Amino acid sequence: MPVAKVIVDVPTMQTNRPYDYEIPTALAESVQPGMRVWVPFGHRDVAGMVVAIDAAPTFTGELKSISSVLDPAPVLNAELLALAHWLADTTYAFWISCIQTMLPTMLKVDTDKTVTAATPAGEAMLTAPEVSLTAMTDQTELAKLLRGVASGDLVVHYRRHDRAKVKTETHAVPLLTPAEYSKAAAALRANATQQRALLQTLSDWAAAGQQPAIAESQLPRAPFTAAAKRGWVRLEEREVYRDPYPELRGAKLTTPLPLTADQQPVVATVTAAVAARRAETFLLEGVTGSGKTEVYLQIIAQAIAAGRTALMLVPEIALTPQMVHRVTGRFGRQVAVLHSGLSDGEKFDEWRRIQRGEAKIVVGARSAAFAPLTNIGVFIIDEEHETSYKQDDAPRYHARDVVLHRAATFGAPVVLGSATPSLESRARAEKGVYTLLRLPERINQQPMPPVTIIDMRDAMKKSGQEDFSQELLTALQDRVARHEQSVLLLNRRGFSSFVMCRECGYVVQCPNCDISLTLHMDTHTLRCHYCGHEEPIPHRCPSCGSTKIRYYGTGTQKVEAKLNELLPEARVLRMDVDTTRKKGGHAKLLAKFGRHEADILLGTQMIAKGLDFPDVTLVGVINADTGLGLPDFRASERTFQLLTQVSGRAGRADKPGSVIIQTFNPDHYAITYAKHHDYEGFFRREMAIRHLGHYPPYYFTIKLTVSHQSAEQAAKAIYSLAKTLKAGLTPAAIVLGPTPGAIARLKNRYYYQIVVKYTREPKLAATLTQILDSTQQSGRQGFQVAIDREPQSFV
Ligand SMILES: Nc1ncnc2c1ncn2[C@@H]1O[C@H](COP(=O)(O)OP(=O)(O)OP(=O)(O)O)[C@@H](O)[C@H]1O
Ligand SMILES: [Zn+2]
Repeated sequence: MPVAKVIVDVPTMQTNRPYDYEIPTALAESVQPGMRVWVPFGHRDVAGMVVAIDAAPTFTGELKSISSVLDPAPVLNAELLALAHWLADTTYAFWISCIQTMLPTMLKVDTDKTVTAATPAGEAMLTAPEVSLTAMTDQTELAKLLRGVASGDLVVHYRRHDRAKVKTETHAVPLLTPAEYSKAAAALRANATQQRALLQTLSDWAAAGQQPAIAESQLPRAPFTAAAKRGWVRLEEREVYRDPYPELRGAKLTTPLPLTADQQPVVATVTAAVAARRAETFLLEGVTGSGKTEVYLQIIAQAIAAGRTALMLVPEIALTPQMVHRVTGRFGRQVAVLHSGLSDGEKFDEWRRIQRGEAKIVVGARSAAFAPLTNIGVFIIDEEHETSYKQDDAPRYHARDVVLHRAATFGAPVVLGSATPSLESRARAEKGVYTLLRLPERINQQPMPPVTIIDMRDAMKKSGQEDFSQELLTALQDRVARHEQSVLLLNRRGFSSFVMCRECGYVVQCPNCDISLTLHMDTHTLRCHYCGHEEPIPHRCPSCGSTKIRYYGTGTQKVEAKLNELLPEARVLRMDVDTTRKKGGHAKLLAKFGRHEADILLGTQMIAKGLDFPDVTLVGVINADTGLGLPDFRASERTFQLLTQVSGRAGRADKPGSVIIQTFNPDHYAITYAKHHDYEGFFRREMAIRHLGHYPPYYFTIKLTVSHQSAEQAAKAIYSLAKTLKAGLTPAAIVLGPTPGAIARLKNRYYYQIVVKYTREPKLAATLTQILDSTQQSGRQGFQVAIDREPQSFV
């Protein structure tokens, strides 16, 4: 008798082992791998996912049977199911969390878990008689509750939680002929104007053979309901898709541009690999403004023409609306867009358009790497060096790895594009693992914009200003006078605005985390960016009582105010987290800038990439080096990338551009190579440094973190973990730590970590899997263990 292998969703029982379930005869025909089911587990029913149907059970005891099937058809096909399994193995994550990551929120395999107190001891932990674990965001509270569950003080109740909501519209199906409608109208009373109008509308629809949504009729719903009762019309609920970009509908599609002599061979090489179904990885190193986007679009067009589909990833799509517009502008409704800026309903609908084969091109951020496209002909990752492609939470995957794995499955090439490739990718191209393609020149035949470096140590003395050198001010003034535009970057990396007492040096700290609070001038509050704690700005130092408490740091608001004072004639648009919090906020600000309603676009990192405005002739960087001081071996690489990307916004069309970079480290190589737009030079220099320090890409890295509410428990656990780990490593591996996390306490949990640097460790994977299995137990005692392959930061 065939059995279903089911991965269950139980928070206290995270395991990678599927459970065997009997398939009831009534469901024998309908159960397939990739369907969500509802199964008995312990004394309750929980949600789960069927991952396989086997001929016989491996479990020898008495089998329970599936209670119900949630999906009429699989929500994950065979390729995606296999991908989830691979993801769990390679990121040391739980299978169920991989499956959940791959599904849109509305389809998450979801058991709503509520806990209630069973004993007076347990009651004290609950503020309400019943608490939903699914809705709990406070990890500390959650851990507390789970401990209560483990000790038997609390009881968990599981209920099914369905979120999938299909949006429908009521359509009218005319049931009579136009002649019959006229007859019915003639029989109406003289004052029945609304009914007459309705009959006329129905008659028109019948004549045209239409069954439109009643919302389109301009008539209220009531007469339709009445007409349905009289048999004049049948009302039908039909599914509609929520469209995240209604403003793009109906616009004329753009046509491909004739390719330049540099672009042409790039497109030809990649499309040859598409045609040959060769899973080759290309690294497209193209300077800013070299026309990479047009190359992507034409490669996609050829893949579609060959009857295949295309998957394109972009970083933080909400920040790059121009890219979405360029792809949908070329391919229209064939494109589905997936990113965190969409509502759950919009994401669900875009996902279903992909799954049903109605959308053949997907553009999206990191998690779109799992888009349910079939027959994929080409994968593209734009700005491949961006850190947002790596997920911080479990499963800690890198979208590039997911794409390379899927590309091998489909026999499809991958294009990794960037003006500043990650060292990892560029090194792979060096070794011949990736094929290097280049676009060395800008489209407009313009030289790269000249970059002037301003030494702020001198400039500050001269101008008395900490934010603006005289050179930058003059250049800005000059652009305003010429009706040209400027982009001004305030580098926020490694930099925060905080409140410090000038008397005693006290910096206001978060009560829950070991970190200083960040100043928010718009709300006049201090906020913790980790736990969300918020408090008013103090007037007196909480430590010594002095009133000499001052704001430190350069916020965008402060720079904006300074700019208004120094250049009153300039219209400034500020783009930062505060001005873009609302949905579509980025797109609105950028559109405004595009319409020339401002002279200066002032912003944080979010203005550095992807912007293509022809009238921008000046780029200014207020503080180039705030990120250089970070204890992070990638600090130079990130600074170089940022400066190169932002410099690339100047002079992209026919007007020549220029760049002014203010810095306190004018001789730092990240800055001097950026001045000369010399990626290759930077690459060689940085590789030498990484080689000396035993860093990636010469070494692989892995980070293990343990946290617990008690510092002592966490420390104990990390030492025992270190022991297990070292037993599985060769002497060649470099083990750093255990050390406390860079922020030792976060949300009232204490963090300890170990970093391993290695080149070849045959037993590492098995050791980590063993550690992962044992964390299932420790999870119930309030421990959390995280395994992060190739972490974005070591601290
Ligand atoms: N073959 C072409 N003929 C004419 N114009 C082109 C061509 N290809 C691209 N362009 C134009 O050149 C400009 C720069 O191209 P694009 O934005 O694609 O560069 P990019 O390499 O993606 O830049 P970045 O990395 O800086 O974002 C765009 O305005 C684009 O429309
Ligand atoms: Zn905090």
